[in-house]
Amino acid sequence: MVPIFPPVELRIADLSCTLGSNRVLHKLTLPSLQGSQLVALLGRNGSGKSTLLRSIAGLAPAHAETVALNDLDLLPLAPQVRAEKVRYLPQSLPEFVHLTVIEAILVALKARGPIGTPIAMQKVEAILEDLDISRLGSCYLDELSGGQRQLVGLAQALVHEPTVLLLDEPLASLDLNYQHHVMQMLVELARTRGLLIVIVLHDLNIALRYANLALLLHKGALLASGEPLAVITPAHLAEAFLIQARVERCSLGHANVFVDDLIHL
Ligand SMILES: Nc1ncnc2c1ncn2[C@@H]1O[C@H](COP(=O)(O)OP(=O)(O)OP(=O)(O)O)[C@@H](O)[C@H]1O
Repeated sequence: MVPIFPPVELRIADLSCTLGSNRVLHKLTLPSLQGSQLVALLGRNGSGKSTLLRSIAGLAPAHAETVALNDLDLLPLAPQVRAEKVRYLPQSLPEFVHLTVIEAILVALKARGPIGTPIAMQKVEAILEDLDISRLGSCYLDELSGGQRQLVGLAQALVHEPTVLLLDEPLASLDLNYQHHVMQMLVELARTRGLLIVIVLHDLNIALRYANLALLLHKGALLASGEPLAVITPAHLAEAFLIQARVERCSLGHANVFVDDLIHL
């Protein structure tokens, strides 16, 4: 049975962001994004994906007509208040922190407000188990691999129990097993907690397999949005990625992208 949650809707309209002399995003309007959805944010390097997520989280100097979560206007909120609703997990996490994994997640949890240690420990253990990293609990962060640190960063974001989770390439350093494990866990989290998850992905096959909705950015503008199969098409791949590609189903029915050649302009 699918649980029932209060509706979650994130609305973004006319969002622009200029960094230095680069006009990175210009009057970007997204379709309404809903709770329980896993939204894949796609596009070439430099197309503006991180800037969009950072703008939604209030971490980039964006101007917008609307950045709203349900009836709540996020634009005037102080960064800390906004971060409790909309949690951004950056692409790279700090390396030189001499805390154990459990301590680091406890710190993140206690930053939300007072919580008794036994309940806090239960929450930390549950998150570690969900992510299949319980064995790392007593390891120090500065002794972990890049992928293991990424999983701990994800755990730190999850303990905040945000309404919207913005994940910037969380699979980048993960092996194939963990990539699918994390995606299955995110799908389940979105479904069982009514979370809206927006995730930057470079692996289009992962997007085809797990996302409910895809947003394809190109040069700071939205080239396409909709069901992944309607967005990840040969025509869009040619325009956005300059590749000649096919999208075909394997014998198990999963859609996959096959790149035949590069397009040289
Ligand atoms: N601090 C900055 N000052 C000036 N330009 C910037 C700054 N940060 C990013 N940019 C530019 O903004 C554009 C978009 O960057 P962004 O990091 O949002 O892209 P992206 O799609 O996330 O790329 P990637 O897939 O490589 O992570 C790029 O052209 C980048 O050079």
